Amino acid sequence: MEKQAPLLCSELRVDRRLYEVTLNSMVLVWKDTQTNKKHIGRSGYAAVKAGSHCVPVCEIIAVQEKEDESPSKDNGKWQKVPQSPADSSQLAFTVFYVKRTRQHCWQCSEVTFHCSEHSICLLWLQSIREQLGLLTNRPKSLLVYINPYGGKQRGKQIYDHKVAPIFSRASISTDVIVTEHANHARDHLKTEADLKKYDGVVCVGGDGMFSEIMHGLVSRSQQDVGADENLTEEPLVPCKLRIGIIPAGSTDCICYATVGSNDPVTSALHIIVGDSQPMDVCSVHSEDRFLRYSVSLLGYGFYGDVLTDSERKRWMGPARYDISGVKTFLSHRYYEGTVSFLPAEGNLGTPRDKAQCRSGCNICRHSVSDKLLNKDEESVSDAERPGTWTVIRGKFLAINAASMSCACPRSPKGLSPSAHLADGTTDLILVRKCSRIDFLRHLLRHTNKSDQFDHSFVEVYRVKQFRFSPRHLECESELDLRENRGSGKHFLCQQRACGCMASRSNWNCDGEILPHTAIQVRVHCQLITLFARGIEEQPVFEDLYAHSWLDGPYVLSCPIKNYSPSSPANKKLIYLTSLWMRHNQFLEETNLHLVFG
Ligand SMILES: Nc1ncnc2c1ncn2[C@@H]1O[C@H](COP(=O)(O)OP(=O)(O)OP(=O)(O)O)[C@@H](O)[C@H]1O
Repeated sequence: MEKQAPLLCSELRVDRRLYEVTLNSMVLVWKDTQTNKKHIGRSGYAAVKAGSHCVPVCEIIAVQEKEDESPSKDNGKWQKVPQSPADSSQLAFTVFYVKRTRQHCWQCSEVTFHCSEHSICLLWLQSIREQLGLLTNRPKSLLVYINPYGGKQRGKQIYDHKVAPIFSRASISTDVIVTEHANHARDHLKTEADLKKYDGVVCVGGDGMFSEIMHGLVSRSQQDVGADENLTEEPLVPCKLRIGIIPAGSTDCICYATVGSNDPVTSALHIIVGDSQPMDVCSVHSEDRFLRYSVSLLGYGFYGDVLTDSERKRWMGPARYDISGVKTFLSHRYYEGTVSFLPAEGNLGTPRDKAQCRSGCNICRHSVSDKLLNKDEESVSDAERPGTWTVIRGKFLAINAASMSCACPRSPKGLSPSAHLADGTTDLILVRKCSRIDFLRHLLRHTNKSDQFDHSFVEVYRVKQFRFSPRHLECESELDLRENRGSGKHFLCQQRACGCMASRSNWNCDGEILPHTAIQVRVHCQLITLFARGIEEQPVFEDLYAHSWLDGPYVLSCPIKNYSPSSPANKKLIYLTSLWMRHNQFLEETNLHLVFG
């Protein structure tokens, strides 16, 4: 392994202390020279932890020259009056960078380095800017949509005060549109927006606003290539532009699941550093007509009823979800119907394994290569794949399809803790008719550590496509057949010999009510990409971040045969591997070795 030569190395002052500052193409490191001397002879870890800082170049936001107001210069003595502006300034430069805080939150931190000479200062500015210029994944121009009425109606304020200043620091140009009505952003994206001008689209709002933007962008991408969204078998074209979410809604599940927090500054920083997180999108059709796209939850029965009831109580604000939840639980309605699905094949894990989708997820990474291999297969119609569908008939309290964990602050594990963001599947959860107390036990498991699928009345499958047909429609079609044969009148469902429940639920499609009960759902692998990197394994990162990446070597061994994703050593390995994938030779450059044994 070759250790990378530093591009620059100088002794610079930060406040009153002298630091050895080193830049290579991967990291900027500054080590307190005094601390290092003091700790000579002690363990490397203590010395490094006490006085060293390391920032990956890809997490530097910007670098700016700064008037040198160093305290040591202001010593009360007479000083030479500067002859030119260059003499008085540019003896210091400030680096703005990502700093991790608690709960996956990021901050924009800064450090100012004071140089002894103007030429050294210029050299540092130029070198860091050159390295930043090589990062081609960063957006330069963004189209921003703000929903001024989302959540607590603070979208505009959040953008103006927290986000716009850091975008401008990172030299990102923006066109901002404050929406005037529902679907304004969707329709603008679909028909008017000159998308060639931008490197990404930013949504300031909640999940409903994100859904608008996603619909606009996906539909526009299909229109541009002449793909027909109404055809269920049509392979959809992935969107070229990435979407950034600045959370400002009452529900920010998508942001929470892809970044790990709902903090606007954290999301803005993920956009600036140009992170990419691909995401699956489900298309929902009814009778061969396109209805909607979904990225998180499709729920019939319990979650459909909660949403339907809560929509009538909008005036209550966010409390409506709790009230409707309790009311729906007490009503304990079940629905009859037939679910058929196409199970996922290959190494895509199962909904009950413990492999959670995290930054650099292996399962999602493999799915994209499988997708490329099976490109032709995607266009094969269901009819041409006989015998692969599984059919289940029954009475269900809830039918849920979770395309991501659906974790949120209320339910930290989510509806399907091991669901993946970008593996081309959705986790189909069937909760059969059971007693109220059993259903309550199942619901409570969304909030604790127990396995929520470990009940006899709950079944869960990882699927690529599914269909649902409610019993009342099946009865109607049976009846239609009889009527067509001239048998007579139209009866109400309750009066039928079949005795099935006439009641029907609605589908909850990412928080929107769908007016159709019989639907066909198909997962489109990695159809969109967000400015995010998935949830990082944080404790490991903090641990490693305290080390200087230029020191080492650090050796990490992992007995692959006894691999268990939850063990601390293996979490570290997963994390490092994801970093390595993201920054190519980052680990190699920094002399950090992975030993597989
Ligand atoms: N200017 C506007 N006026 C009214 N509605 C708007 C406007 N802009 C966007 N919307 C709609 O507001 C809905 C809710 O927005 P958003 O998701 O940002 O907030 P929210 O508080 O999280 O809402 P919800 O919890 O209902 O999803 C979206 O479905 C969006 O279509």
